[in-house]
Amino acid sequence: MSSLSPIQIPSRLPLLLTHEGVLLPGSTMRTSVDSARNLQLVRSRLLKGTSLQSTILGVIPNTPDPASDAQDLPPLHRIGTAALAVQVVGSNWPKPHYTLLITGLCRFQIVQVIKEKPYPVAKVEQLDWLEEFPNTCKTREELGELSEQFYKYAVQLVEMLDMSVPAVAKLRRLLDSLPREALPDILTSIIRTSNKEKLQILDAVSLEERFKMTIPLLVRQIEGLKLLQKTRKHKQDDDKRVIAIRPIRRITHIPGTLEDEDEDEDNDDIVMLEKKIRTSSMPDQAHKVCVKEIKRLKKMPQSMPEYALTRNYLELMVELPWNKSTTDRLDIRAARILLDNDHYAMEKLKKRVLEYLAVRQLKNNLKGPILCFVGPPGVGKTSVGRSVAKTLGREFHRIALGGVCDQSDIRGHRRTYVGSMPGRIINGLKTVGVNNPVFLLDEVDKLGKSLQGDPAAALLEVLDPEQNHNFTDHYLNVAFDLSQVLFIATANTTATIPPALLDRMEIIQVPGYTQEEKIEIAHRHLIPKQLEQHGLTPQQIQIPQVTTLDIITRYTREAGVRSLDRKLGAICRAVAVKVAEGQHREARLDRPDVAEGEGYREHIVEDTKPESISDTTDLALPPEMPILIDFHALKDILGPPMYEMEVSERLSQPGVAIGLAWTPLGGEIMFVEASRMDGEGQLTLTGQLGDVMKESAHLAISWLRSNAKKYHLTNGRWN
Ligand SMILES: Nc1ncnc2c1ncn2[C@@H]1O[C@H](COP(=O)(O)OP(=O)(O)OP(=O)(O)O)[C@@H](O)[C@H]1O
Repeated sequence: MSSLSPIQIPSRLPLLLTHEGVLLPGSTMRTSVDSARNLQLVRSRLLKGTSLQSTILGVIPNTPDPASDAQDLPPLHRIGTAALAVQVVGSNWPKPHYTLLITGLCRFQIVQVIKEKPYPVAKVEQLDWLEEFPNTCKTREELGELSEQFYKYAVQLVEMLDMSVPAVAKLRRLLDSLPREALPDILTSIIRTSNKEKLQILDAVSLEERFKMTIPLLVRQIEGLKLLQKTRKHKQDDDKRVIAIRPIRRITHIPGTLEDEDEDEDNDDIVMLEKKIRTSSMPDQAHKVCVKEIKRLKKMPQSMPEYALTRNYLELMVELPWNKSTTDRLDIRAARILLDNDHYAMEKLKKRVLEYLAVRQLKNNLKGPILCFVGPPGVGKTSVGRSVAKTLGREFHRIALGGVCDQSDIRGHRRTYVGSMPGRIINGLKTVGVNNPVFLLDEVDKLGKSLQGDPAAALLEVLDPEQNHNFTDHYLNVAFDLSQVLFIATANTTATIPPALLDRMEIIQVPGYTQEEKIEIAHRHLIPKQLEQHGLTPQQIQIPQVTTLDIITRYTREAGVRSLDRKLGAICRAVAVKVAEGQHREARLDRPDVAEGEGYREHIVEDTKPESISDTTDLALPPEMPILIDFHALKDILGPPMYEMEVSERLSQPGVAIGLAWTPLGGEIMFVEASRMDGEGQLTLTGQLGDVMKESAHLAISWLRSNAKKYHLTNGRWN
């Protein structure tokens, strides 16, 4: 009998906590790593380490690792298996995780846990040395007998299997070439055993105990096999393969075999998945693909990386809402009321949306057009999209396209990629669970382009009503009908939207708001919303219209109302502090031990200045409700005004004219100032002007020169 060269493991090992499966020395296992501590271990030891030693881990079985590393380390199983990480595969789907291929080296025992974070490291004592039988005569003899008996059963079992299967033939050869003391571990991991049994074998540190415990497992397997062969005699030889080494998932219950709970669960999952595929209402083409994939999955050993990929794929396929939709409740009058309630002004936009909805009411399967709301930020494009979904009674999903520069973001990755995922459209459908949601494609003007393809081109297929009933995501590789989805796009400008994409959409301009409109929006929508978010009531805070106007003109400069909303939020926060402080003080003052009698109260009343929001002295009384936000309070909370109305001041100087400018963020006014000075008669332009502006300036001076006589401008002045 040959002996393996003894393995010496490091005295300190990083610990990988596993819950599924038990790794025995001499066997190989795939394990999924997704908890915070285990992920850290893989990243810092396996992916960064370069030495062989850095790939040796201590695998602790039967120890669920808490999902977050903030939680304490669970009680660790005493005995573990030192393992060599042979392969690391990373994936992002359905969540970031690694799959490790690990080979067991030998048993070890934890002596002391040295550190717990970011991953546990322990001082360990090696238990297996893979040496030959101990030398004491009695044990040697006893063990010799035991090992003979064990070997006999092992050979009997292997010979009952189909020797034409290469793995079986290899196992037969291994039985002869491996040292006997390594066989109990290896055979236990190969034959059908439960995790509990494997754990018992792992805990059996003495060789004698290990042989004794493994023999009944072999006998059980042999009996089970005999029975199976008897009952399946009529079937083809092929069935032998079924029970062959490990494709256990397909085997029906083997009498006499203790069913492993985990494997049963797995088995159940596959059966469930198959059932779901059978009962799902997916189209024929998709159904065929799923049936083919589930057949492959059943034949696949669970340890193959492709197993997880195929399973995820099938799970997505059954989850997708191929035929599930919500019923539209379309009532144009209700829709009008709802839109009016949610949004002030925006008449043009609301009119067009209502027209669109009206046509849908009359013709249910309306093909296109795709609406695209274009306007400056914060004018309510996104929230109108949300209201449309609400009026239709449909699910709403927002897809942010800003900065997307990879076409696989839209169309998914092919499944051959590691970490492949479906695109955002399919993902969105999975999230909403129906095939007729409202998809808001936010910021279509901010799509990028890169070496990974042009996402705008991928969107063309999605948005074209003639093509999108056959949309094929690379990950799914079968067509999904998007024709029921209502797409609404938003953009700040049409200038950067690719023409082909622009052509497929109906542009609706959403202009910025006037001051009056902003005041109305603030009082009807923004202030009530902010009060609710901050737990305030109108009895506690009062913001008059002049204050809102002050905020609009002196603290914000925008076409929409987003900054206004933020400023109102800041005011509510400050008032919330005052109200909370007030309640606290009221409670304190009511307590006789704190408010040393009436005199104390009177004293404060005398000293208190008229109510101001900035008053933070500890002695102040609770502010009187409602707290009025006047200009002083505004200054206290928001600081000094950021913008001044400078028009009249600047226009009073001769030589200053007002120009109008347009930007995607809204209109701007600018001052053009001309001043005369001594010199060579040259025109000096400042302010980083564009060509058109420069030309205008030259034009102006040329005009002056050509009309100098008419206006009595003497030559001397111009030269
Ligand atoms: N007319 C309006 N009536 C009521 N609330 C409005 C109105 N316009 C904008 N709002 C509010 O302003 C906030 C910002 O709106 P929203 O996020 O929809 O802007 P947007 O135009 O989509 O901006 P962006 O282009 O930056 O995405 C929301 O809270 C929205 O409810």
